[in-house]
Amino acid sequence: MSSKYLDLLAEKYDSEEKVATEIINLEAILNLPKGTEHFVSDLHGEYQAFQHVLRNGSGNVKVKIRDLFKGEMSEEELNEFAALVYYPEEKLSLIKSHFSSKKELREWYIGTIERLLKLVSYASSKYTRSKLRKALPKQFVYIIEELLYKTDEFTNKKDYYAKMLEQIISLGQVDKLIVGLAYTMQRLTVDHLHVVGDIYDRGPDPHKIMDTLIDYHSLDIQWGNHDVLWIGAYSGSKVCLANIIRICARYNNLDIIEDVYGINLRPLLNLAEKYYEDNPAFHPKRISGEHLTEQEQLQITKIHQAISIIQFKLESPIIKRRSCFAMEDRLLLEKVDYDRNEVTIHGKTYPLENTCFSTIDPEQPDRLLDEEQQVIDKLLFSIQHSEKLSRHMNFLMKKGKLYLQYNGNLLIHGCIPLEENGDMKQMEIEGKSYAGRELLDVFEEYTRYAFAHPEETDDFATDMVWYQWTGENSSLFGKREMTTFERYFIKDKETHKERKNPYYHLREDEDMCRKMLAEFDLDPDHGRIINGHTPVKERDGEDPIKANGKMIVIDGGFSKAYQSTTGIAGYTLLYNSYGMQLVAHQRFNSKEEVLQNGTDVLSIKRLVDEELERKKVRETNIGQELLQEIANLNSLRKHRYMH
Ligand SMILES: O=P(O)(O)OC[C@H]1O[C@](O)(COP(=O)(O)O)[C@@H](O)[C@@H]1O
Ligand SMILES: [Mn+2]
Repeated sequence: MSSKYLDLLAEKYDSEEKVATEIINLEAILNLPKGTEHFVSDLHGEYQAFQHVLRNGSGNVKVKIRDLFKGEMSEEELNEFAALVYYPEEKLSLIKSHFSSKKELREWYIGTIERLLKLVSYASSKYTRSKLRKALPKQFVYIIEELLYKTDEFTNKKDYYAKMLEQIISLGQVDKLIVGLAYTMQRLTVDHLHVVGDIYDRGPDPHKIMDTLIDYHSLDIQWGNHDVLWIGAYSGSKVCLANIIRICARYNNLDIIEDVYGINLRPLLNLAEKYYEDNPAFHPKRISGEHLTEQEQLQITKIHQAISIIQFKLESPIIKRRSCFAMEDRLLLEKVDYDRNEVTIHGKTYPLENTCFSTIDPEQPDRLLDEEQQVIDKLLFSIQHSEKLSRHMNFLMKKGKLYLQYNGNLLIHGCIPLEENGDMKQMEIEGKSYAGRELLDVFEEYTRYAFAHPEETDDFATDMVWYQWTGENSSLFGKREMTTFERYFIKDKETHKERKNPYYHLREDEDMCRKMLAEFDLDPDHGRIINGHTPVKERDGEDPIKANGKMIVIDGGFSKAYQSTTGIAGYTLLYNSYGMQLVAHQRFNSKEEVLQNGTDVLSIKRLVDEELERKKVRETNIGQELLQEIANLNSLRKHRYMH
C-alpha cells in the first residue's frame, strides 16, 4: 500500500487504540447475519402499491409482529397494529378519534409505545447499535435508546422510565415518537432495496416513486427499457421524447408531463387541434375507471395522434443513418400506399384503419411539417430544463446501471440477447462486434455518454439509447420489433405479435443460466439470475422460478394495466440470512382499505432456497469491502504503530 494512502488513513486513525477499535468493530460486523435484501421490479408508476410493499417489507413486518405478539393479541389487534406500523400518521388519527376519555388514550399510548419498542428491538437484533442509531428518528435518539436498553431487573429505574413516558405524553411529543418508531421499524425490516427496472410509464405516479427512492436509505437500480426511454428523452433524443409523451397520452397521464415536470403542452395541443379528429384507436386507456369528460377525451385523443405521427416520422432518419441497427423493416411510413390505404409488411399487404395521416406527404412521408419540428424542439427544450426531471434523471444515472452483480446474483431487467442455439448474440457497432456482457457494457457506455452530452441530439450515442428501447439486440427490449404502428392501424392481430428473443425460452434451461452467470463472472453453483420485464402469467400456470431455481422472474405486474394478464399484483423477492423467498402479492386496492379494515394484501411466500448455515456479512459484497478495510488497517498498524 502506498505510504500516501497510509498517511491519509493515519489522519483518521491517529493512535494504535483507534486502529484496534476499528478492526474489532469491523470484525464483529463481518460475523453478523447478512442484512435483508428486497427486490422489486416493473413498478410502472404504481406508487401506492409500491409504497405498500415497501412499508410492509413484502410481508416481513407482519411476520415479525406475529412472532412477537401472537400469544397476547387477537388477529384483529395484530392487523390494527400492523396498519399502525405501515401508515402511522393516518392510523394514529383514526385510532385517536375512537377514544372517549383521556385516560383510555393514555393507556393506549403507553401500551403501544412498549410494543413498538419491543418490535424495534427485535428487528434490530441482527444489526449493530450504530446501525440502529442511524435508523432512529433524530430528535428522539437519546430517549429511545434509554427506553430500549432499559433492563427490567433493576426496578429502581422503573419510575424513571414511567416518568419519561409521561413527560413525552404531556409535552405533546408522543405522536411524533410513535410515527418515528414505526418508520424505524420499516427501515430495519429491509437493509437494501434492488429495483430491477421499469419505474416509469403506464401508471400515474412514477415521480412519487422516484422521490421515495431518493430518500431511501440504501438501494440500487437496474434500468428498465421504460427508464432508459426517459433517460433518452432527457439526453436529447427527440424520438424517445415523442415516445414518452405518446405513452402518457395513451394512459391518460399527460399531467405527469405538464403538471409534475412542468412541460408546456400548449404548442402540441394547438397542432393536434389543427390536424386531428376523434379516432377510436387513440382513445386513452382508462384503467381505474377515472372519469373523463367527452371534451377531455377528445383532446387527449388528438394529442395522442399528433405525437404518434411525430414519433413515426422521427424514427425514419435514424434507421436510415444507422445501418448497424438493421431496422429497415421498420420504415413503415414508406411502405404505406396512401391512395389505397394499405401497408405491405414482410411481403404481405394489409388494409389500414383508423389512420390519421393528414400531416404526411406521401412523397416524403418522414418529413416533419415546420409546425411539428417546432413543437418537438420546444418540447425538448423544456424537458431538458425541467428542474425536477433533472433531479430524477440524475438519480437514475447515479444509482442505476444496466445490470448488477450483487452477493453472487445477476440482476437484470430484460435479457442477455441470445441466438437460438444458445450462443450470445453478436451485434456490430462502429465496426466492432460485441456480445454478452461486453455488448451490455457498450450499451451502458453510450447511455452515459449521451446523458453527459444532452446538447448532441443526433449523434450515435443518443441514437443508441433509442435503440435500447426498441432494437432487436437490446438487452432491455428483448424482442424482434416493436409493433406500435401495427397495433394502432392494422386489424389483423397476427401483425401485433412481438417475437421474443430466444433468451425467453432458453432461460428455462439450467445449463443456459449457468453459462450466463459465468459470462458475468459469477459462480454458477451459487448464483441466480433475477429478471423483471416480462409479466409472469401466474393465471396460466407460469412459474416465476425457472431453470431449477437459477432464474427468478419477479415481474408479476404492479401495473394495473397488466393485472388481467398476470392474475396477481406482483412478485417481490426477499433474501435474508436464511435464504431466498418469493412473495406473490394479491391485488392492492387502496391504502384506505388497509387503514379501515386492517386487512393486509394477501401475500403468499414461497421458499426459493434455504441456506444450510445462516449467511453472514462476511460472505456478501459489503463483507468483501470490510475485509479490504481491515487489511488496510492492519497494514497501518504494522507500518506506523508497531515499533
Ligand atoms: O401495452 P402497451 O402500453 O401498448 O405497451 C406495449 C409495448 O410495451 C412493451 O411491452 C414494452 O413494455 P414492457 O417493458 O413493460 O414490456 C413493448 O414491447 C410493447 O410494444
Ligand atoms: Mn420492461
